[in-house]
Amino acid sequence: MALSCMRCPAGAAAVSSRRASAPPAAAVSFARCGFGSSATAAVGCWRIQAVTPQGAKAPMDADVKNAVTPTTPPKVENGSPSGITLDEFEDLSALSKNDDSTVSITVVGASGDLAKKKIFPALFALYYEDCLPKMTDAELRNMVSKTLTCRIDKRENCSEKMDEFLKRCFYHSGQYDSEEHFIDLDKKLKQHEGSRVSNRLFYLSIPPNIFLDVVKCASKSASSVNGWTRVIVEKPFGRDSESSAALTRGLKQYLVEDQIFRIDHYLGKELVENLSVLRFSNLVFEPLWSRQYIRNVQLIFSEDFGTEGRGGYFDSYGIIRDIMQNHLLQILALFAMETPISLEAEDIRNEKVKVLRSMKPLQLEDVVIGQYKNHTKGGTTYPGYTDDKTVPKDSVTPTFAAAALFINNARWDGVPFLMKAGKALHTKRAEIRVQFRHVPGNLYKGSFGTDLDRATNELVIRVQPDEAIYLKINNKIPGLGMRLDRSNLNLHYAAR
Ligand SMILES: NC(=O)C1=CN([C@@H]2O[C@H](COP(=O)(O)OP(=O)(O)OC[C@H]3O[C@@H](n4cnc5c(N)ncnc54)[C@H](OP(=O)(O)O)[C@@H]3O)[C@@H](O)[C@H]2O)C=CC1
Ligand SMILES: O=C1O[C@H](COP(=O)(O)O)[C@@H](O)[C@H](O)[C@H]1O
Repeated sequence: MALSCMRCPAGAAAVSSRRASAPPAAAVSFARCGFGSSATAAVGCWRIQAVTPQGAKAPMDADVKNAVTPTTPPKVENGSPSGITLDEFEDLSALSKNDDSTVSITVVGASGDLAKKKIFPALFALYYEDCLPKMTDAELRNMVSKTLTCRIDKRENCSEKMDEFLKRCFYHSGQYDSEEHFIDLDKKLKQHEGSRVSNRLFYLSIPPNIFLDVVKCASKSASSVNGWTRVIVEKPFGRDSESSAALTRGLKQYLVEDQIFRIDHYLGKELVENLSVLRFSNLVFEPLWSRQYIRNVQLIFSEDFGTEGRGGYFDSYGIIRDIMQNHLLQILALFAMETPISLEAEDIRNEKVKVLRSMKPLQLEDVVIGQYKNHTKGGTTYPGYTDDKTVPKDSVTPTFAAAALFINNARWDGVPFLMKAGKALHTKRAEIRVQFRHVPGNLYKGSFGTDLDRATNELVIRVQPDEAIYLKINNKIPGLGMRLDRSNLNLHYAAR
C-alpha cells in the first residue's frame, strides 16, 4: 500500500499570468492495496455526493482488465451505509475483498485551499476509520499535518492515527502539462503498487482552466494499465454553457463519462442532505411548500474572510460562478423540485432539471454585485479584495452578489428565491430562510402591529455553522393576560 503526493517545486506558487504559460503540477497521490476494512466501514467516513458518472468506454479505460466500475456514483455517507445503492455497496465490497489490488488517489493541487480545507481532512477521516489502506513513505507530513483535525467526534488514538496517516503521504514534483513528469509519477506509483491490480483516482483540486492539461498527461502517462482510472472534477465546470460543453468534450478525449466524477461538496452537507427528508418524510411541511403559503425563500452564503491568496483561481470566476451557480443553485433545485419517483440519483436529477428549465432568465435589474474594500474594525485593518497580491489591482470581479430568481411553474409562480453570496462579510454562515405569508385577518395583529418579523413565520435551515432547523412562531407569554412573543421551535443539532 502506498500514499503519495506530488507538488510543484518551491517558488512555483506564483501569479496566474506565469502559470498560464507553464502551469506547475502540485499533486498528492494516495495509493493502497484494497480497503483494509469491510465495505460497511468504508462507507462510514466519506461524504461525497452529486458525483455523476454516465456513459461508455474511452481511451483511459480501453485496456482495463479486472476493473471495478460502478454503475452509479459512489455516494458514501458518514456513519450510514444506507446512503449508498446496492451497486455502490457491491462495488466497495469487491474492492475490500480484493487484497491484490491497489487504489492510488492523486490530489492535483495539493498546496491549494480546497486540498487543505477539505480533501486532506476528509482523507484522514477515511483513514481513521481504516478505510484507507496501509502504506509507507512520507514527505508531505508537515503541510498536511496542519490541515488535519480529529473531527470524528469523541474518538480515541486520534493523534496516533494522524501520525500513521502522515507517514503514508509523499510529494512528487512536476508540471501540470508535462507528460514526462507524469511518467515519473507513474513509476513512483508502480513502486507502491507492485504486482497488484492498480486502481487510480486523480482528484483535481485545481482551477478548471488547467483540468485538461492534467487529464491529458494523467491519461497518457499515468493511467492504470490493469485497473480503473477515475478523475474527480471540482466545480465550477467552465465559465458558461459553451465552455462547460467544451470542457466536457475535452475531458472525453481522454476519459469516458464513467470515469468522470463531478462534485459539489455542498450536497454532502448534513442539512442539505436533510432537505429532502424534511420535505418528503414529514406530512407537515410539504403541504405548505408552495406559492400558496411561502412569500419568499432566501439562500444565503457568507464568509467572514476574503480570498487570502486564492486570487489565482477566484479572480477568473467571481462569486457568482464560485458559489451561486453551483452550491446555491443545487440547494434551490432540491428545495423547489417536485417529489422524485425514487431516491435514485437519476430520478432526483430529472426533477432538479425541471426546476432549472422552469426558471425565468435572470434580469439585470434583479441583480446586485459588489467587491469588498479594506476596512478597520476593532483596531485591526482588513485588506480589500484588490489588496490581495494574487488579485490584479484593477480587478472588477464581484466578491458579493445578490439576485432574485423566479421559477415559472404552478408551485412557485411569483415567489422570489433570493440568493445572496459574499466573501469578507461580517459573518460566516450558510442558510435557507423560508418566509411564510401573513396570516389572513390575524386576530392578534393588535399585538404586533406592523412588525413584519413578528407577522411572518419563518423556517430557518442553518446549514453552517452550528447546524439547526428552527421555526419562528408567535406564542403566548405564559401567565396572566394575553401578550405574545416570538419563539423558536428549535432543532439544534449540537443539542441532539
Ligand atoms: N477552496 C474551497 O474550499 C473549495 C474549492 N473548490 C474548487 O476547487 C478548485 C480549486 O480551488 P482552491 O483550492 O480553492 O484554489 P487555489 O487557488 O487554492 O488553487 C489550488 C492550486 O491550484 C494551483 N493553481 C492556482 N491557480 C493557478 C493558476 N492560475 N494556474 C495554474 N495553477 C494554479 C496551485 O497549486 P500550485 O501552486 O501547487 O501549483 C494551487 O495551490 C476550484 O475549482 C474550486 O472551485 C471546491 C470546493 C471548495
Ligand atoms: O466551493 C467553494 O466553497 C468554499 C466554502 O465551502 P464551505 O464548505 O467552507 O462553506 C468557498 O470558500 C470557496 O470559495 C468555494 O470555491
